[in-house]
Amino acid sequence: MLNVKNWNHVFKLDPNKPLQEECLTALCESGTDALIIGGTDGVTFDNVFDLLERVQAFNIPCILEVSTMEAIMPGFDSYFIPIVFNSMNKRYIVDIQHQAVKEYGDWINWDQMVVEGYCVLNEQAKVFEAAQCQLPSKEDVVAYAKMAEHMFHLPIFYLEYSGTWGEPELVREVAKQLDQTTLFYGGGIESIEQANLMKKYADVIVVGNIIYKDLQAALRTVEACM
Ligand SMILES: CC(C)=CCC/C(C)=C/CC/C(C)=C/CC/C(C)=C/CC/C(C)=C/CC/C(C)=C/CC/C(C)=C/COP(=O)(O)OP(=O)(O)O
Ligand SMILES: O=P(O)(O)OC[C@@H](O)CO
Ligand SMILES: [Mg+2]
Repeated sequence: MLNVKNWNHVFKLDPNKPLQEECLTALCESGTDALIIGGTDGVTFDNVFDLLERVQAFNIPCILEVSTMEAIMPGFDSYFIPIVFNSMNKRYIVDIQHQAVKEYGDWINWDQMVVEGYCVLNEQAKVFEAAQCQLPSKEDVVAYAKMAEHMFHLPIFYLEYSGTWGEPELVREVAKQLDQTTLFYGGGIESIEQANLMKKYADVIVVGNIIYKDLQAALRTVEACM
């Protein structure tokens, strides 16, 4: 079973975006703790399977962050299952997950399942619209964090600013609430300085979009966490 408590840095690969072989090699050999495969739109069985096959050539944990039923497949080291705390629609909190357990229940190795309590904080992010989120106040976010830790005993609480830089002060406040639950921060990390700053508070930083804009800058964020 993967232990996210030991992680500092992960890359998130979007199966809907092309990635040259030498770029994938550099990411896999960068020293990052794991690769998460996931995205909000354009995630298909074929593009997820393609990335999985390519990553399997490397000695790095590879996790599927499940966002659609159509791209669920065996072969990953672990599966991250989002529940979106600040969704207005219970479909993204319990219903889709319920449907998946009904469908795959007999095949699920529960030791591989890791539930992520998501809080989506960028109104412009695709996931914000897709999961019908509402923007929480700081007090709301802190309360979600307390629920993740004390009520649901979730392994991960994820502050998701996908595509934009977040608020370090809020990350700091949330970090204070969490002991057993691991805090993931993702959003807009493009430099060593940004990686360092968020890593001061978050247990794990997630680096996504910059991979596709400036690979060398993405790779430097790993060094910041070593
Ligand atoms: C043998 C076998 C088949 C084994 C498999 C076992 C298995 C995995 C069973 C399934 C178990 C289960 C309970 C699955 C849940 C299924 C599911 C579809 C859940 C829905 C999750 C959910 C609420 C998704 C909403 C969207 C979300 C939170 C997505 C996360 C990804 C994300 C935030 C990406 C970031 O955005 P991005 O796309 O990068 O944005 P840009 O493109 O703008 O950059
Ligand atoms: O793509 P960025 O903005 O780096 O965010 C990373 C990750 O949190 C997206 O789910
Ligand atoms: Mg992305």
